Amino acid sequence: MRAAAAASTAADAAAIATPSPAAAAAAPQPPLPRVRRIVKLGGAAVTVKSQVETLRPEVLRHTATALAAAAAAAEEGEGSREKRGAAAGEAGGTVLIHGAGSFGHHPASQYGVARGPLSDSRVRQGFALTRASVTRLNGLVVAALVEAGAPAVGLSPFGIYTTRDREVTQSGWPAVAACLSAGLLPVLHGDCVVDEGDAGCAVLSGDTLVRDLAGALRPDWVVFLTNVAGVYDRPPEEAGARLLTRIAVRPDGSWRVAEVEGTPAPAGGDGGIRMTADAHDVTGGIALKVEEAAAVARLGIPVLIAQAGSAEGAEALARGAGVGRGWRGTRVEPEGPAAGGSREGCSDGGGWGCGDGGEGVEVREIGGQGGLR
Ligand SMILES: Nc1ncnc2c1ncn2[C@@H]1O[C@H](COP(=O)(O)OP(=O)(O)OP(=O)(O)O)[C@@H](O)[C@H]1O
Ligand SMILES: C=C(C)CCOP(=O)(O)O
Repeated sequence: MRAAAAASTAADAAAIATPSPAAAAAAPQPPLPRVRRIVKLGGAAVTVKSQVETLRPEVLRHTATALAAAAAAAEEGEGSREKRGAAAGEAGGTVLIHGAGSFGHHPASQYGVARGPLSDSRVRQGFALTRASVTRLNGLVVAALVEAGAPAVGLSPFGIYTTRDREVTQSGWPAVAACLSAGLLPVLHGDCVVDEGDAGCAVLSGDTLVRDLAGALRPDWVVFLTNVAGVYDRPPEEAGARLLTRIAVRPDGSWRVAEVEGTPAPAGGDGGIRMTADAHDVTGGIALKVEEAAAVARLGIPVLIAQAGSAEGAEALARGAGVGRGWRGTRVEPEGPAAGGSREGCSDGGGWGCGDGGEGVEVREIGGQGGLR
């Protein structure tokens, strides 16, 4: 499905960077550490997206506390150290990526950083301003995690990622893996990077970084936290908006609505999903998130989209697909036997079907939706 992002952002949204399958293959191959969760903390959740560089400190504090606790929690069914319970200060195989929100989208939009070219001095100035802004937010996020007891370290995509014509040509996953192997919790962010094509620069969304890192590191689960409970059938502020509680991803990467507000979706009832993006958003808003979530789920990795600062968000961080029956958010899962049937991987709380209900629902074909790619 392609969503109708706000017209003012369509050009920027089309110009953002995407992962390339070749990128991970070309990178050096350090041993892969165990990765439990990759988390995207949305800029819309942690900042007031419409007000320049305005933080939501309470959401940041809540998320940092929940994430530090989840990272430090005992890992049932693993080695003896984990059975005793890991201590505060453990990274727990956790990678955090935060979005830019009102730290980054405003200068990137104002100076045309997503389109380039970097040879234009005004774009260069915007590139530098955007990086200054996103790294300020990164400092605040890292500080909140350290305060909460997590061994968090900031890691900017600029310098470890490159793109060509906005496709990732060099992935930064080896640097992320090295942090994890050292017992640290890497904190990346949406960023602008050097592009080897004509534009000279590209905006790399945190949502796209999630997809790239999930492909390389194969986490047990992925969580997207944002400022709303999940993906709705229309912008959530509109009257009658209904939460899409399950999205099924077909083997070809296309997706369809499988469940709405906990009820299997009626045949043909999913035709008019509408998504919009903030006027300053240069990466496409919720539509890109769904696209990247579907790409991750297609790999067989469970994806949950939930509200930051909520009990649902904290549960998703801690339990992955093992969230309880009453959990309210959007599950994005591969269609077919892997979606809901198997209890493989339940010992580590990660895979679909490990929860206390809801995962056995047969996903009904309701057809008709186009693919994302
Ligand atoms: N159909 C929809 N379902 C859910 N959210 C939607 C929909 N249409 C528009 N939105 C808006 O999308 C926003 C979330 O997407 P957005 O990309 O801004 O989140 P984010 O990842 O938290 O932010 P950032 O991109 O800055 O990291 C919400 O504020 C919501 O109002
Ligand atoms: C605006 C910049 C530089 C990054 C955007 O990242 P996102 O908020 O995760 O989409």
